[in-house]
Amino acid sequence: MSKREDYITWDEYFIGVALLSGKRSKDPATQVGACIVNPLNKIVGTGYNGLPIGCNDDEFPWQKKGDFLDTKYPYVCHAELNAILNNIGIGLQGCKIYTALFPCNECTKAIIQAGITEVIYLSDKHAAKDSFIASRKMLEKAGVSIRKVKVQREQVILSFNEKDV
Ligand SMILES: O=c1[nH]c(=O)n([C@H]2C[C@H](O)[C@@H](COP(=O)(O)O)O2)cc1CO
Ligand SMILES: [Zn+2]
Repeated sequence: MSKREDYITWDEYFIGVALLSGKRSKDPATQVGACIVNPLNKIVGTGYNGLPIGCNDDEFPWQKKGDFLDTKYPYVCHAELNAILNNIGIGLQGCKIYTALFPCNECTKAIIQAGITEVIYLSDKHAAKDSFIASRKMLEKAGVSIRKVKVQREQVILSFNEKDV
């Protein structure tokens, strides 16, 4: 018997882990996930957008509009920053980060300072906004490679039905 041919690629695997991590997010509008991978293709950190430890998901606001302090923006920790902070306790020099959304300027600073050398994203839908223009500028100056993830399929379906295993 010959080997299976429709197995997922490394890119599909790691962006898949990023997207699965995003499913943990409590943000009703936007769920973002990120996955950090070392040069040996081992996962060394994952994260999703959420409140800092100790800040109750039910007490803090999730709205986008209103007074700044009544919105989610001052409180939410972005997926990419969480993935960096949640790493398995190693230096991240030379690692790559897979992220559902192209990183904002704040996460970009953390990515660069952590020594991550490649950003692989699924969506760049905010590319025209200042924050993301700043991100690209910093990543390019810092020599961090940027590319859109390469996928060979539209979706991967997971079943939790034991009969499907
Ligand atoms: O890279 C990102 N990583 C990340 O975790 N986020 C989070 C912060 C917010 O919870 C949400 C974006 O808010 P909004 O729904 O206004 O688009 O996604 C947002 C970005 C922006 O690209
Ligand atoms: Zn960010």
